[in-house]
Amino acid sequence: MDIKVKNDSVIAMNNIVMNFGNTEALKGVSFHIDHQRIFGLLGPSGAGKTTIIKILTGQLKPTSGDAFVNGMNSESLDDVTYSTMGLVLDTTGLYDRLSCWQNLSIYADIYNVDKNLISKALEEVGLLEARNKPVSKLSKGMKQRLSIARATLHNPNILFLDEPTTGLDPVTMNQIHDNILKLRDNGTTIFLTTHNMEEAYKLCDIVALLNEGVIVEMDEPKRLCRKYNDKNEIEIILKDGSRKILCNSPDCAEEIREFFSKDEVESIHSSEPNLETVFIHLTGRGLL
Ligand SMILES: Nc1ncnc2c1ncn2[C@@H]1O[C@H](COP(=O)(O)OP(=O)(O)OP(=O)(O)O)[C@@H](O)[C@H]1O
Repeated sequence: MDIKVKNDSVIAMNNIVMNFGNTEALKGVSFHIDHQRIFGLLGPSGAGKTTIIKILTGQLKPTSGDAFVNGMNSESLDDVTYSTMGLVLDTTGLYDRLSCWQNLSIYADIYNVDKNLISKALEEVGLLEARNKPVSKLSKGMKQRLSIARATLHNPNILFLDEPTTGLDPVTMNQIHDNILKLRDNGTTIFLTTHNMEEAYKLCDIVALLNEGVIVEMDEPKRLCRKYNDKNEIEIILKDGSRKILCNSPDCAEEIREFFSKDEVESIHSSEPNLETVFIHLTGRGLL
């Protein structure tokens, strides 16, 4: 894919190659992310998602290519740039025996954050009532929400989330989705990795589909699905429960109008592919 890279973006990667011995984990990855966007990196296990996060956060030096975070090269991030970043990676790194409040208090000390902001941070992720509970007594979803509170306590303008909802139940997942959307609306740029295509479709302003170290597509989720909608069909569910598939063209307009005029239509929508089917179309494999 030909992806134009702007180095004045909040995050940018320019032709990044990453080799681990004989394993080519990333084979020339380029993208950029503008301010206040949720960017979703979608790919199956082993595609290279975590490697990209590690390069952007300065934990790994790429074999070749450049990566930039808030205008700084990721190989020489300074403390000021680190203080503009929040990280929620696979290991939570929370102190089990300390309470939610105490965990954030330690972080507030490190980042020189006013401790009066801790309660607000806990409230935003729905953990104010649990503030005195030790982390060991929290559910997995609560721990994940505490990790988000901790990662955003110092008000970073970029938040990295590596598979933040893996293994969570749908209710907890939705709570975390709400937290992520609120953070974006308040001005944070979010870099999210996931293999959950519904999550990516719901949350992301832009998704990049990563397969075996290559970005095979990148666009707004809706546009991607529309782009690969080669069937161009309309699905109509009638009030009697039956389902009609009609072509999405003037040829079928009269038939569709007739269903409406007889008040038979329960619902109507275009049968676009989802991100999973787009991924399969492009790579011949699924996301799991
Ligand atoms: N430190 C390492 N040493 C050797 N190979 C590595 C190392 N880190 C990653 N790899 C390899 O690089 C490739 C990409 O791994 P990566 O962890 O980035 O994938 P991922 O998309 O994050 O997968 P998952 O969804 O399972 O976390 C894989 O083939 C992996 O085995």
